[in-house]
Amino acid sequence: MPDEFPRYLCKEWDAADPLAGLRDRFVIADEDLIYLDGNSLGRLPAATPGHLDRLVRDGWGEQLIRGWPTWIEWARRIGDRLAGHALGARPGEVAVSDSTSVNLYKLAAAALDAAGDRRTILVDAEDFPTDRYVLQGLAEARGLTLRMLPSDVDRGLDLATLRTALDDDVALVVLSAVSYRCGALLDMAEVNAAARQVGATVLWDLSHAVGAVPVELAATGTDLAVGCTYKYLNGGPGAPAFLYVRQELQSRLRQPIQGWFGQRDQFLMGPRYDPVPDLDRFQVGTPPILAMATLDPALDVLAEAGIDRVREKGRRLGELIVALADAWLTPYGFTVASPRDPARRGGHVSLHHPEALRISRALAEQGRVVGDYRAPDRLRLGPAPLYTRYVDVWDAMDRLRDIVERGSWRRMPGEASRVT
Ligand SMILES: Cc1ncc(COP(=O)(O)O)c(C=O)c1O
Ligand SMILES: Nc1c(O)cccc1C(=O)C[C@H](N)C(=O)O
Repeated sequence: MPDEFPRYLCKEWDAADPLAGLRDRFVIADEDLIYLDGNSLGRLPAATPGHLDRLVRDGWGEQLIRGWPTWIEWARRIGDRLAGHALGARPGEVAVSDSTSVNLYKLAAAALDAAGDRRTILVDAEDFPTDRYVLQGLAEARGLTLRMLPSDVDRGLDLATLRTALDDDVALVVLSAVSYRCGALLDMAEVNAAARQVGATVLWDLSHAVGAVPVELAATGTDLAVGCTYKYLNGGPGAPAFLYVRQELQSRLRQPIQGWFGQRDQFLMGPRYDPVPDLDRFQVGTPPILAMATLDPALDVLAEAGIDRVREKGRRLGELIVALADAWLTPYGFTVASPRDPARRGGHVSLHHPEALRISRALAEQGRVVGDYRAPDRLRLGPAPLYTRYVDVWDAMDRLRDIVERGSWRRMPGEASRVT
């Protein structure tokens, strides 16, 4: 990338971008607002309101209970779509259900039950809080050891650290394929192989990977995974999560929440829990059909784009952020707090600055750029390739440069708020 970055270059890249036309498939309510938070909550696909309206009126309104024979298949049907378009998994291996936290609990507990007398759980010490909290609870309840693997906040977990920690007492390893904070992308095949050598199971959190990078669950030999659908998959706030269980393991794993949606002959209402031998045993109760329905129009856009093209554009958007940060922001105390090698980074880039909280507030209020502040001192930028233009990244970085040049962030409050 050249030393100087004229804006027109980004305009040229946008003109040649094979995904450029897909921006119109999203609601852009405010053209002046630059949204770089697609890795926290994706934008609204333009087809979603109509789709939901039809479901509410024709489905719920007219069909009433007669809709259930169709809806009851959706956890699996939409799971299969997700498996095919974004996860490299086989039909029957992915279901949409519950939240990521709940799915993580279900699959972690199932894996621990199957792990015999192994007593150690490994987790990245810098992993997303819910993952660490769920595992803390499981470890305490079962008298197991939870080992927090030291990890570089800016570079992610070093595989050598994991390898050193792996031994024949390890039951379960929980890792994020893309770190929520710095965006480090792990080599899933390598991790799976290393864990398999000592007989440990790996449970992946794919929340920041799915829809941003091609995830190949079958090809990487993955056993278990969970993830969100409201980030790069654009399912909307609180859209249900997904879970993946490799087909060969499904009948052997027992999930801890014995709900009737996992039950064989569910509507016979039998006296005792007797789970089906397939993926459905990992379902619990009535799925949130309205919230799940958003995934159909959202996946239509992703399918049209193709995950490889999304990844390629995401890689270039990330490189642009890094290059502009180096060129424009270094003099003002910023450093890149993500892996520099694009092959080792997912879809977002973090920047370190001691005043990141006040700067991110100024960026939103004065610059009209929505990114994320992540405690204690990171500004996280997640340019979702389906609707973010190269010129958006250029403009966002330009507005950020202006704010730090003028020092106008000093007017912003520095205390934390409830949601940041
Ligand atoms: C890695 C990761 N896991 C889990 C979650 C959230 O899980 P839940 O949808 O259960 O709140 C997030 C984001 O909120 C996340 O970034
Ligand atoms: N799930 C969220 C929420 O309910 C409120 C605010 C933010 C979120 C997020 O998704 C945060 C996101 N997972 C992160 O990586 O920071």
